[in-house]
Parts: sequence; structure tokens; C-alpha cells
Amino acid sequence: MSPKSPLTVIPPDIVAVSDYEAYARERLSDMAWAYLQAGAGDEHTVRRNLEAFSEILLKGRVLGSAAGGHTRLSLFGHVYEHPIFLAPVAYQKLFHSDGERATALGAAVTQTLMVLSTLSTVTLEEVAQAETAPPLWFQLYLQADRSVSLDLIHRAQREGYRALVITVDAAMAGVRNREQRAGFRLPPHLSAVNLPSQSPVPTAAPGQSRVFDGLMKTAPGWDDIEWVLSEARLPVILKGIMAPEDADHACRMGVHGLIVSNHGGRVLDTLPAAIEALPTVAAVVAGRVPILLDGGIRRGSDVFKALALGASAVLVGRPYVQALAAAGPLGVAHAIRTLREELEVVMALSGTPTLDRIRAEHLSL
Ligand SMILES: Cc1cc2nc3c(=O)[nH]c(=O)nc-3n(C[C@H](O)[C@H](O)[C@H](O)COP(=O)(O)O)c2cc1C
Ligand SMILES: CCCCCCC(=O)C(=O)O
Repeated sequence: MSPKSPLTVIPPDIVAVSDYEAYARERLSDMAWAYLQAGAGDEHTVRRNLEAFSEILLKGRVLGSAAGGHTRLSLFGHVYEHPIFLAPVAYQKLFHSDGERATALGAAVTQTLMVLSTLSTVTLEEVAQAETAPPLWFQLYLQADRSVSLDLIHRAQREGYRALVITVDAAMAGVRNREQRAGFRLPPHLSAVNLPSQSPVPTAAPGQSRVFDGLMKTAPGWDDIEWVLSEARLPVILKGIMAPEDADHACRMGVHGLIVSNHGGRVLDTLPAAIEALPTVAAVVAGRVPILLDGGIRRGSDVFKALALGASAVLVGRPYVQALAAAGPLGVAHAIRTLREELEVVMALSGTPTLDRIRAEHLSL
């Protein structure tokens, strides 16, 4: 049976972002579904990202006035209408025929910051030059050849991207058994169009380790971050920080922001949930740079909890892609709006009319 086409109206039974999951499943091939949902290994961390949020309880405060409240925030010199951003997700034409163009439209109409992946299926220029473009950051996978990375940095700067997000937790792809079982392969008509060509995977000689003598030969290190900082004219944010030691190192090196993330549980299984790692990272960073968080955000209350524990904003991954697959730009916009309204409800019922008022004291810790 061929997959259904995207919805053109949002049905009344989609009231929470998780309701998109079933609609997306009906519209995606088994391979695309496996790629979207997969986590590393046994997917313990994927589940933990979700469960950890439900274990944190809100406090709730009564009789406070929230009139005149808002969800605006300022980051790296720009004002954003709300703190729910779109995480970089590769190969979006797997999920919708217009790929990142469709996501960008949904983001634009909801004034949502979108982080475009290096591995997008629409060029970074086309996304930025669309008539209706959202605020954009560019996610950089450092390439083995520095001249290729530099070209991406220059292109992102030229096109008005406001920050560079360097993903540092995926020196190699995780062992994703769900993808392997589904025989996932990128269809031949799709490619990472920002890159000159798919760079060959480093190989190891017979008898050598595929990891230590192969993949790790071209993996980025701290010296590459120093190099990016010396070359880029944009704020540099590291995505994939879980250890306070790495957070401290990054701050001392001069990075401008951090994203606490375990890559949605897709790279290293049995890492803690991102929300569990946030407090220790926030403690060591001690306000030196803004911290964002992703992994497991499915409700406005999750956004609130992340902000209460030290994040300035959050990013969502799978939920907006499921909405994209289910209903294109309309779905993306509706999913973000749903999360934002849920956040506003929690803020109003917690006595926190603005984001800067949200603190750990608003949780039952
Ligand atoms: C299908 C898929 C592709 C992804 N591609 C990228 C990518 O290209 N670059 C990146 O830094 N993170 C990538 N991520 C990770 C997300 O940016 C984000 O960290 C994660 O999805 C957050 O968890 P959540 O899906 O529970 O919201 C991808 C995630 C998914 C689900
Ligand atoms: C070497 C890492 C490849 C990751 C590809 C895209 C991504 O981040 C993801 O699927 O997750």
C-alpha cells in the first residue's frame, strides 16, 4: 500500500504533538520511519529522555496575575518570540516532498527559529532566500577537509544565518539497530546538497579497527573548535554537550553557547537524559554563556522544566518532523503553536508571566 499524502487540514483528534506520530507513520515508508524514530542500541536513552521529564514535578502557584505576560527572549543580540526552536534534522525530503523548504515555511509563520542541518536536502541558500523565511541558525558537521567547512561557514554568513551550531557528539554515526533492521539507505534521488559530494567514509586496512584506525582518523577535536572560533564572524554554539567538564572547557575556549543534548538518544545509548545532565552543566557554566537543551521535549511543561533548570530555550526534533510528514508546513506550524500554548498555560498557572521568572523554585524538587 502506498503511503498517504499529507493532510490539508488538521483533524480534531490532533491536540498534542504526540498525536502526529500515528499520522506520520501512515505517510512514511518503513525505512524513513526507522530513520526518524531510531535511537542507538536498545534505545534506552531515547526512552529516558521522555521519562525523565515526567519524573520532574511542577509546583504550581495560585492567584498570581499573568496578565501582560509573554514568551519573548533575547539571545545573541536577537529577540525571539518564544523559546521553542527547531532542532537540526538531516534529509527532510525523506519526510515531505518539499523537505526543509516546508519546515521553514511552518517555522516562519510561527516566528520560530530553525536550525538547518549541514545534511539538508534543500540548499542553505534556498532556505534563506525563500520569500517567507524564519530566523535561521546553521548546524555544521565539521568536514575532514577544513576548506569545505570554511566554505559552509562563509555561505551561512553570507545568507544571514545568525549563529553556527557545531554538533560535537557524533564523531561517527551511532549503532542504530532499528535502521539496520529496516535496511535503511538514503534513496538515490536524495543527497546532502550543501556538500560538494559525499566524502568517502575513511577505511581501515584488514586487521585494523574500523573505529580507531578508520572513522576516528577524520573526527573533529578541540583544535577544530578553536579554528572555527578564529574564522567565524557568528556566535559559535556547541551541540551535544552532556559532561560538565566539556562545558567548562568550551566556555574557557570562548564558545558563545551550548546545547545540552544526547542527539535524541541516536548516538550513544545509555547516556542519561538531556534534562538529567542539564543541572550539573548549568552549575559549572554559571551564567558564562546561554545554554539550550534538546531531547524528549513533547509538552509545554517540558519546556518549562528545562527553563527552570537552567536552559534559555529548547529545541524539538522528532515531533516537528512527524508533523511535517503528517501535514507539511501546516503541521509544523500547528505543532509549534500547540507547544507554545501549552507552555503559556504552565507559565500562567505557575505564577511566571515571563521566561526570566521561571526558576527551579517553580518545580517540586
Ligand atoms: C531524523 C533525525 C535526524 C537528525 N539529524 C541531525 C543533524 O543533521 N544534525 C544534528 O546536529 N542533529 C541531528 N539530529 C538530532 C536533533 O537535532 C536533536 O538533537 C534530537 O532530535 C532531539 O531529540 P528529540 O527528537 O527527542 O526532540 C537528528 C535527529 C533526528 C530524529
Ligand atoms: C556521522 C554522523 C552522521 C549523522 C547523520 C545525521 C544525524 O545527525 C542523525 O541522523 O542523527
